[in-house]
Amino acid sequence: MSTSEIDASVQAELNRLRESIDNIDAAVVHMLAERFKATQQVGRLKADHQLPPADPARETRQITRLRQLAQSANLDPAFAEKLLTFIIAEVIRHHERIAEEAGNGTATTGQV
Ligand SMILES: C=C(O[C@@H]1C=C(C(=O)O)C=C[C@H]1O)C(=O)O
Repeated sequence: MSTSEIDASVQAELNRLRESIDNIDAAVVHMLAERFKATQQVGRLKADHQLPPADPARETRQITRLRQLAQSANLDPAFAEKLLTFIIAEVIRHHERIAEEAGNGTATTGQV
């Protein structure tokens, strides 16, 4: 079935839902941009004070918290964990680059 064959009321409902999806996607982008602004500042703070780019203990706490939030929001906790882990991995890459640019090739984690 091509788009032109879709019943007008179905098409209207599809458009309405897609507008909502587009708004949510825009909000996600803006929220992520704000999060990365904050994490970039953390990266600079860490580089200035020779702190390691990653903090596994903090990540464990965040994952536990996010999984609980996901559960109460009827979102798959495994999906929430995967998403947060993906974002944090990117943040750590940024922190490693900031540390390198600051001239301190610190260890990746806080573990000794
Ligand atoms: C932002 C930080 O650096 C890293 C990135 C994190 C994040 O993106 O939430 C959490 C812990 C750290 O591994 C931090 O230490 O708070």
